[in-house]
Amino acid sequence: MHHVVSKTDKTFKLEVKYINAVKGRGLFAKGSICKGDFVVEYRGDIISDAELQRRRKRYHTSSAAFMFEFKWRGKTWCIDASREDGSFGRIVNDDHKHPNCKMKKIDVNGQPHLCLFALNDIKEGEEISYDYRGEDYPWRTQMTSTAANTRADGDSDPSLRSKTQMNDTTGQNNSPQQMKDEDLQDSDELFDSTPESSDYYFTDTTSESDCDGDAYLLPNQTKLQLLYDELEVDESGSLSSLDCDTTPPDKMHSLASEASETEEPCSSQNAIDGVVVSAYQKRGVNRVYNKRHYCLYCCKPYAKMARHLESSHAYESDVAKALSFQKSSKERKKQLDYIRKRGNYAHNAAVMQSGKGELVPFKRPAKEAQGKDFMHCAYCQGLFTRKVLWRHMRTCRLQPQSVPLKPGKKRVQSMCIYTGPVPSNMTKQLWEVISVMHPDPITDIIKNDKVIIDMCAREDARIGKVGSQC
Ligand SMILES: C[S@@+](CC[C@H](N)C(=O)[O-])C[C@H]1O[C@@H](n2cnc3c(N)ncnc32)[C@H](O)[C@@H]1O
Repeated sequence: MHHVVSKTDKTFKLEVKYINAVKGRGLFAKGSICKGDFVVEYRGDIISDAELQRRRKRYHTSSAAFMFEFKWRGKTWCIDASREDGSFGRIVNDDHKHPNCKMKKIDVNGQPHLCLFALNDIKEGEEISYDYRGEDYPWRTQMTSTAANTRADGDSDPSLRSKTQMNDTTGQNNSPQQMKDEDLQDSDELFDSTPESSDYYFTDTTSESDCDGDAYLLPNQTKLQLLYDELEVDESGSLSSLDCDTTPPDKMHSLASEASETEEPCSSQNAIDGVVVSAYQKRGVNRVYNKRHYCLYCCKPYAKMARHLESSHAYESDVAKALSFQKSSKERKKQLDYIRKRGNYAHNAAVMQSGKGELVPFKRPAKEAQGKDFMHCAYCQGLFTRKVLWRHMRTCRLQPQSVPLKPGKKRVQSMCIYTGPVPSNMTKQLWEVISVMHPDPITDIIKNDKVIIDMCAREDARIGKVGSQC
């Protein structure tokens, strides 16, 4: 229970290792785990069915692979774990034949949590797995022959890798595979994990009947395209976790009230107002290429990111994967570029929230610009001016093929708004509305006026639909 409440993982018992280019990373036992033990929580944003449908349209397959939907109290919910937040639950791979864990829904203070429990004793070094429960995941047929050769420290056999890459490409299909609800039972037999009962449960052993009666989770997409397949050009990156409509209804009111009670007037929304984006520099007529990128792992800026990643973070799974490709190869460059983009995005989100530091744009402007005129692309996470974003998104290489994009400027902005941080003083719903308003003096007044913000928060809490009221 402690780990669920404190949102931590059992780092002393578990570790993430890079397995191979097809399977990606996996979670492994660092020590022995007993049958029935809580292993790890599948953490992420909890979102409603409506929000799930919205994100499904926007997400690239690689992000959608981290969406798990389930039924709870008669409604469909989803845990969106697409954000690389360092949590372990999202790393656990599928094994439909001999899984050593099982997913269960746990009720903690009225909120559902998805947790893995050991189905049998797990030995040190064993990979943690559970049955994703779908019927036709591509790896179940494609990977059978390679599974036995998989090692946790790298690719087993390059010829196997290229074979599976070939299969992966052949079977490529960006359209989301719809999962049906037959496995998504809404179990009333949720484990009562209030503090009083949790200790009992976690020291107990899960019986077979418990397992059978509980719900399984299903990923919405069955195919994780390899990163290097997605990264055709340097406009790459992963989709971020999108922070909107993520709160189950029973929590919405209290969050809205918390927001309205905050004494800090519009701190985060104001913060971006002071942030600038530096212009590129020139020496004579020549442009100086001195842009620095932020490291995803140590958060420091570097001009030579590839060199830095190789020398300082070679054991991070994504870096290890990049380095497994030949020097100067296209794949290696793409994988490193992907890491670089995510580092810049993490840095930009922090700057936007704190109002301190400088934003790193996709391209530096000719003249210093205001941070509030920039937004992240919902697909590649590059930072673009609001004007250019519209054009960029039509050609962004990470745009899901299944969703032909014909958006106007406004629609693009509303899609991308979720990639920025939510100001601490307002609800996600209100922030969504304000952020897509035309950036003019009236909008500035609204977003900086505590009375208006409070009023909207109260309305939001009352009817749960602030968007339609504004
Ligand atoms: C929730 S993620 C699991 C973590 C993922 N391996 C990673 O490195 O981020 C689900 C994705 O992992 C991959 N995966 C899961 N189980 C697999 C398996 N048994 N064989 C091959 N790939 C698997 C699939 O690409 C799937 O879309």
